[in-house]
This record gives sequence, structure tokens and C-alpha cells, in this order.
Amino acid sequence: MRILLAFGTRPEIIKLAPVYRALRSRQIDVDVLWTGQHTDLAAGLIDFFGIDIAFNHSGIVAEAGLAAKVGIMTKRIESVIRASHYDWIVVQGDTGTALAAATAGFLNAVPVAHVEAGLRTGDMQSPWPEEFNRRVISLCTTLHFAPTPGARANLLAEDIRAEAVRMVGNTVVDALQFARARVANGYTPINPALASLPDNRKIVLATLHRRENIGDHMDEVLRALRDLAHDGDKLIVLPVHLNPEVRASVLALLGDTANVVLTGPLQYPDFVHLLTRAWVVVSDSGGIQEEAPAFGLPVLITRDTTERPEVVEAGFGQLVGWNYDAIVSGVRALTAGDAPQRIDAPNPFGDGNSAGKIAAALTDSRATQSTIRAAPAELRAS
Ligand SMILES: CC(=O)N[C@@H]1[C@@H](OP(=O)(O)OP(=O)(O)OC[C@H]2O[C@@H](n3ccc(=O)[nH]c3=O)[C@H](O)[C@@H]2O)O[C@H](CO)[C@@H](O)[C@@H]1O
Repeated sequence: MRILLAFGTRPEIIKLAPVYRALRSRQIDVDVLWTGQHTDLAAGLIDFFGIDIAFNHSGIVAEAGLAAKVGIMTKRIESVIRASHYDWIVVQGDTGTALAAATAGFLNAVPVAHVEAGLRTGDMQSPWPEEFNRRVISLCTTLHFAPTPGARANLLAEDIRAEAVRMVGNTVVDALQFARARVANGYTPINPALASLPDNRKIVLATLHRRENIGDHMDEVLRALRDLAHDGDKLIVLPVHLNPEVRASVLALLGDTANVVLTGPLQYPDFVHLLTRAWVVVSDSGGIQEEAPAFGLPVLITRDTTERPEVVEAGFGQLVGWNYDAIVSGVRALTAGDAPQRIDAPNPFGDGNSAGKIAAALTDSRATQSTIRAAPAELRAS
């Protein structure tokens, strides 16, 4: 059996690394194709998880235009899958890379397995273009790995056959457990700014990067963070995304502000270390909504919708949009005491055993047989 695993961005690497490791531990041949959609952000991650890259297409990132990038990635991935036989092509989430790889797989009759399937906001504009990507990827997919019962229900509502959907949890929890074991007890952060964080401040961990939030929305979140920094008892720690528009807004509103630590994107183990120290998270990230519950951490979600309603239902998350008052009062309420308020509830995104379940399903010969039968005869013969 031979499997192609395709990824491009930081979150895809984090969430597919446990699948890679689970397949390799079963002695399965796995070829990894990296489109390099994130290069700097991915630095260190591939090594951290011990991943060997078979196909490095990181030059694609230089192409202008989202459609051109997806087109070029699709073409490159198609040439890889036409040159060898693959039993599965595995993609994750909702990125351009996942869209390209799923499309190339479908059009060449290679069964596609989708990790983190079934997330929906119901709004094609938010998040854009991810909601579109998710829907197209689901159309191309043979085996859907849903992280939660809600995600599974979303897929069934789109007339996807129940046998094609497996509820396995989210591999982000597996990745977190891998990293947590490495940042336990006496960890020295790679980034020097983290090594000297004062013990007597309440750490507010903030991240901002969603495309649809850039501009007035992001500026309002940054104004709220600036005023929270003025309270004096808190320390705002914000790893700044590399997007130049995000950087410009952050520097304009938070540059040279007391009680604000701005860093570049953190290496994943540093980020996990910071999660262990934070009192509250303010973020528009998808992955962080899933990670915070693993630490019992409350998260204020600076978006108007979330495809992860479980984080809100389980009591970890609040949707605060870009509302200055909601952010300021939310953070103040969560940092009012002398110790961090940890939420004692199970993580709705899983128990860290997702990758093993995915590897077992992919290597189950019955799943492979039924998908091969589903491929058009002329492609099976070619
Ligand atoms: C629309 C949407 O929600 N789409 C999501 C999007 O990903 P995202 O929003 O979660 O992306 P980011 O926030 O960039 O990454 C987060 C990860 O990065 C780590 N991190 C963070 C800051 C740092 O300084 N150093 C780090 O190491 C952190 O631990 C975390 O795991 O695409 C994914 C792939 O398809 C999807 O799964 C997912 O739906």
C-alpha cells in the first residue's frame, strides 16, 4: 500500500503529522508532497515531527493570484500521482493545497481521504475562501474523517453516505500531546522573548490573521488589546503573522506599547509552551479554538461565525466578533482573579487517538476495495 499525503500550510503540517507518524509506524509507504504554501511558518515544524518530504514544490508560493496558485498546485500534484500508483491521497482541512490535491485525486480516480471533514459555517464569504474549499473537497472525497458529531451531521445533510464518514476526533489533539511531552518541565523557549516573560502578569495570548478580518475589524481588536495592556496587570503576547497587512496594522496600533510583547510567528513547541502559561486567548485562528480546550483555557473568538460550535457549546469559547466592548469586558472578567480560570470539561475535539483511527481505516482493505469499485472503469484501467 502506498499513500500520498499533501500539505502546504502550518496548520496542515501540525494536523497531518500525527497521521504520517501513525502510518509510518504501521510500515506503510507514505510519500509527502509539500506545496510550501507557508514556508517561513513551516520552518522547524517538519523537523520537529520527523517528516521526510518526497516532493518539495515550495516555489509555488511565489505565484500571484489564488486561482493561479491552485491551478499550478493541481497540475504539479497530478503529475506526481500519474507517475506512481497511490492507494490514497490524504488531505487536511480547507486550504488551497487541500483543494488542489483533492481535485487532482478525484480527476485521476485516486481515492481521496479528507482529515477534518465536515466543518461548515454555512456562509461562503466567511471564512473566505475556506468555506468554498471545504465544500469542493467534500465533493472529491471518498473517505471523510469528521472530527466531531456535528461535522459528521453536516456531511450527512449533504447526502454523503454514512459508511463514507468516520467520526475520529481532531488530530490537533494528537499533535498537541506529542508537543506537550516535549515542552514539559523546565522547557527553554526557542524565542528569547518568551524566555523572560514575567511571572507576575496575567498573560493574554492573542493571534490575528484571517483575511476577511484585515482592516477595520482587525484594528478594533487591536485597540481593545492596547487598552487591556494599559490595565497594567496583564501582558499581551502576540505572535505576529507574516502577512504584511497584518504586520502593518499591529505595528501601527501596538508598536511600542507597554505590557505588549510582539514576536514573529512562534515555533510550534514555543506556542504550546505559551498555551500552558496563558490566562485567556483572543484569536481568529481555527486550530487555536481546538487547542485551548486541551488546556482548559477560555478563548474569545474574534469572528462572527465559527465552524467549531463545539468550542462554544462546551463552555470554552465565546464569539466576540470585532466588538471592542465585548473583548475588553471579556478579558477583564477572565483575568479578574488571582489565578487563571481553567474550565474543567472534556475537550470536544478528541482524546489524542485520532491519527491511529485514521491509519486503521486507510489500511483496512475493505475501505480500499469499495472505493476502487467506485472509480470509473476507464480510469481504473489506465
Ligand atoms: C478558516 C479556518 O479556521 N481554517 C483553519 C486554518 O488554520 P488556522 O486558522 O488554525 O491557522 P493558524 O492560526 O495559522 O494555525 C494555527 C496553528 O498554528 C500554531 N501556531 C500558531 C501561532 C504561532 O505563532 N505558532 C504556531 O505554531 C497553533 O498551534 C495552531 O495549531 O487552516 C487549517 C488547515 O486546513 C484548518 O484546519 C482550519 O480549519
